[in-house]
Amino acid sequence: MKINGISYRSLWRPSDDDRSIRIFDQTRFPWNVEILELRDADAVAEAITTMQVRGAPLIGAVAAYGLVFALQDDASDEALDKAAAFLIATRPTAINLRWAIERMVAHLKAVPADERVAAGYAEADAICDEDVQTNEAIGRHGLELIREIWERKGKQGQVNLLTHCNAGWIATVDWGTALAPIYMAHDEGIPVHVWVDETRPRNQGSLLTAWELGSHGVPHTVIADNAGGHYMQAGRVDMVIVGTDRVTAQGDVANKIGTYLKALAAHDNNVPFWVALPSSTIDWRVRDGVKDIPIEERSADEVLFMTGLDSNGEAGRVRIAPLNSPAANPAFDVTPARLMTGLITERGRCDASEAGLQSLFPEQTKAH
Ligand SMILES: CSC[C@@H](O)[C@@H](O)C(=O)COP(=O)(O)O
Repeated sequence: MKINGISYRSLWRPSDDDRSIRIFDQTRFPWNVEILELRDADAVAEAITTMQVRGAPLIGAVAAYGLVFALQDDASDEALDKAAAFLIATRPTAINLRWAIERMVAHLKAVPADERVAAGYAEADAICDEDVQTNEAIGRHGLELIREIWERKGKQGQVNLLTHCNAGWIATVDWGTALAPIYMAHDEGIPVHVWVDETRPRNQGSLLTAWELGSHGVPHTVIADNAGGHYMQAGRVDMVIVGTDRVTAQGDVANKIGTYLKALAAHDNNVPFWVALPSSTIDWRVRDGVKDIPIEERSADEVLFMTGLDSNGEAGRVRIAPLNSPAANPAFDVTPARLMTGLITERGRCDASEAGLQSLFPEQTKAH
């Protein structure tokens, strides 16, 4: 996607023989567009933990390069296993991280140690390219839903979508998951308007999604997280579409904290609630999301402080709770499959259920 007319991926290698990657420092958006160079596994781990890179698919892709960096000094099986465990531990909920690392390890263990660095770069590059193709396919399948709504409305007015957090191009290598259909609908001339939330605790909606949509010219309105249910009751949301960090074999979905409440409100108001995901986000090993998905607990400071621009246009943060008040900060919640209309994957749409997922991914049924 583009920033000021220039096309970027959210992760790239300057050249095929460069032993580093470039990312945007996402903690600096939207006030600054800063590119960071990462060239060792520690820097990659730090970037993931501090959320300079974030979004489930992007975390996986960046971690894949982190593993290659770790092998540059020692490419033995032991070093590979140690680096894999180190990188997987950086964030617990997004399963794409483990998926990418396990894919890399399986690939590299089949290669002699002295060829592992070159093979690792090639495999990490492939993960990135596949992510772009996957998200484009998700976009096309999700676009059909938006077209159907537009036609049902007699091509009058606009299609109002609500998204929570950021599942756009900066959360993936390109296109995004939940935002890919929205970009495609906008580009083909369907008048879409997006209600943007996750306006607490990290404000990923207002800081990241609003910036992304605005950069692409997509009409949008930032709302307080608490306003979503109200707009659904008022008939002003045609569809909710969100991304996810982990989907279980029975279709439960972990996503940014607050997604569950949006799903409850959508269910109560008969508003379609769709989740867009690459198959790398499905954790075939677990079924009950509420019981089995680990929920990342992040720093209380993310709740106690807010960042933004002050009246002089300087970026900074302010405390918004009494000095002695503690805070709790679960970063994700789980939406049970029963509350969803369905899932949008690179292979098409399905019910959020075991049968639905199996119909699209029959080979996984045999494997697990
Ligand atoms: C395509 S990104 C899907 C999810 O990763 C996204 O919705 C989300 O919850 C991001 O969480 P984050 O904590 O910003 O990494």
